[in-house]
Amino acid sequence: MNASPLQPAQAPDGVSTTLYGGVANRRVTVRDIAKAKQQGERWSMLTAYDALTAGVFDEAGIPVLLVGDSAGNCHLGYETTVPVTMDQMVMLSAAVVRGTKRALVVGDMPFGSYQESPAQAMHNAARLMKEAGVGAVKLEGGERSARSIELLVEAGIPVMAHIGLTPQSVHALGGYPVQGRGDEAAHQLLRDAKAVQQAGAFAVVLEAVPAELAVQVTEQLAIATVGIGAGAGTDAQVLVWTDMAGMTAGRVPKFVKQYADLRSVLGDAAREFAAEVHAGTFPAPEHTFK
Ligand SMILES: Nc1nc(=O)c2c([nH]1)NC[C@@H]1CN(c3ccc(C(=O)N[C@@H](CCC(=O)O)C(=O)O)cc3)CN21
Ligand SMILES: CC(C)C(=O)C(=O)O
Ligand SMILES: [Mg+2]
Repeated sequence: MNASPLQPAQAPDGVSTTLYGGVANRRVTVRDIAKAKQQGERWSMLTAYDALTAGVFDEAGIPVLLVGDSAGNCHLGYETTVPVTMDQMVMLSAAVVRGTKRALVVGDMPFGSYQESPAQAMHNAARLMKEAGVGAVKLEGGERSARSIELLVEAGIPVMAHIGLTPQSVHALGGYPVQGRGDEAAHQLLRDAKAVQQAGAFAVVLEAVPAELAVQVTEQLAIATVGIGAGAGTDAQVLVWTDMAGMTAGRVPKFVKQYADLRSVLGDAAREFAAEVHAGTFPAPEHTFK
């Protein structure tokens, strides 16, 4: 039997917990996220860039949806996330909010929208809340972003931090190398994690770091860790939806598991449509007005 709309995914053991089944008729909040950490409940996050797919994930019970700036390469056709603008993020985030009823929607702050100053971060985070209706924002950087995180949190804006591999720094990093390897880099990652927690972040993404280090960070923090390429020991996991559903064109990172092959399903549908039009077999009488 298919899950019906608004029937959230159940935990594999069928137990109704904070984020699986426990939040049925309202949006997930950052308080629910905090409770899940206390109770040791693991949770999932997917990216979404439009109302249609966001609605599918909402009905499937994904408790947190990230309008990632990965929209740049996964949705808008750019090479990287660097060219993505605030106006684009506001438009995509508003669509995801409109398409969902239960998920906490997190809006990613794009490159250049917060690095200048805490005041710039505040201005643009407020735009995502006021114009798009997101429940939280995300920005990249540990110690270097702590002052901005603090200002946003003081103003009542829930903040998800993002440390380890920060893709907006792709040109400085010379690609997407794993972060936190070696003693010095591992200590810096721990300092970054503690800095964003101290600044008031409600969760922190750990991207492309050794699994053992991600476990250390997760054990030492009171806030949730959300791993991507960080092993199985984090409190939550996030994947880019086009990667996990087999829609991404070209290479996907090693940490991706492909749960579906939508690219071939959709391509087959398009090819069949084109062939039937060419053959004159579509539309048939049942698709035709008299
Ligand atoms: N489609 C997509 N999926 C993502 O997860 C993603 C994006 N795009 N764009 C923004 C960033 C970039 N990401 C990436 C992309 C590639 C690797 C990658 O292939 N890294 C090397 C590391 C090797 C090493 O240092 O040992 C790898 O081979 O996995 C990692 C993260 C994650 N984010
Ligand atoms: C991969 C996640 C963490 C992200 O920042 C994005 O999709 O933009
Ligand atoms: Mg991002």
